[in-house]
Amino acid sequence: MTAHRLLYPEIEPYRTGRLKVSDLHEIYYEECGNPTGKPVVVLHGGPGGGIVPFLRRFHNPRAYRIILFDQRGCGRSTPFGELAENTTWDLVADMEALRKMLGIERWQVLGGSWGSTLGLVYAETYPERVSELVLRSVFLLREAELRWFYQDGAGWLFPDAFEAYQAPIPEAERHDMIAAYHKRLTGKDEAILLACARAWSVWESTCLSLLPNKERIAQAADDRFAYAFARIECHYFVNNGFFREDGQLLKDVWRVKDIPGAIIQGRYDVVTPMASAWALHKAWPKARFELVTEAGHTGTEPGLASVLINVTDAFS
Ligand SMILES: CNCC(=O)c1nnc(C(C)(C)C)o1
Repeated sequence: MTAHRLLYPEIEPYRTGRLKVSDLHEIYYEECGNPTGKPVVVLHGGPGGGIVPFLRRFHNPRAYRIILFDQRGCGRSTPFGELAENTTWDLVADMEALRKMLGIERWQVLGGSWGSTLGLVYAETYPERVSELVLRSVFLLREAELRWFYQDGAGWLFPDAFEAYQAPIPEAERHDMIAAYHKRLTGKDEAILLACARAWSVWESTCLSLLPNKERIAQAADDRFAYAFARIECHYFVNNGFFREDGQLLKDVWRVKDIPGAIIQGRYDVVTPMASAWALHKAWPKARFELVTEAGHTGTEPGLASVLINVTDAFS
């Protein structure tokens, strides 16, 4: 077993704030580390997952000005769980508004899972604003990826947990689980909405890491977290990420070909299987590619965290 580097120590923001990004939405953001350091924006997963303290710890706080924000409708951003005016393109616009408000010309973009999706979309849209692009547990939000995790794939590896995910949905509707969940997650029956939100959220959190993480699963079952996470994820997925076509991110990867980058992937990632990271690696060969054998999906797994730290140190 190789010696793994650990996350940087726990850290508190030196500044937090709120930015009104539309008549309806206001986002919460925070800054950690060195106010005059190299700027980096760290993107959380989901969508709808919200920032968590460990996301502050992938960068050397002496070298980096670490910026995080709760994407629309989740965490401390408001209105909580709001789906209106909440699309991939709204989040890209929010990143630009935040960058300008903070007086940043270019920044490193780091994201895992959905954060890798949003990071890649942002870099393909504004390549001139990205100093480096670091993507972990790659999620391209293609139809095949959604089918794998929410319809017929990951359930072969976790049949017990998949049964609990299917349970709130009548047999007659199980042929399209995302549509069936969306109907209930946007419905009027609060009890059904929360039961479905918990089932959706626990399904994903059960599959996150190579070794079971009971604490993570318990957090996923929390009504407040599950409400935003499940609603927002399902809203984005039922709209196929608001992309113009399936596979858009791969088709447009030429836009980032000259950006220094890294793709970091767990071999046993059940949520966003390695096929997407591999496809991105083949389409963007200049990016450093790091496969971590003894890891699944989540950034705090020792192998993944260690490689992420090595990459951000190298880019500092
Ligand atoms: C398809 N969603 C993958 C993703 O971004 C994700 N999955 N779980 C999370 C949390 C870590 C936020 C629970 O994020």
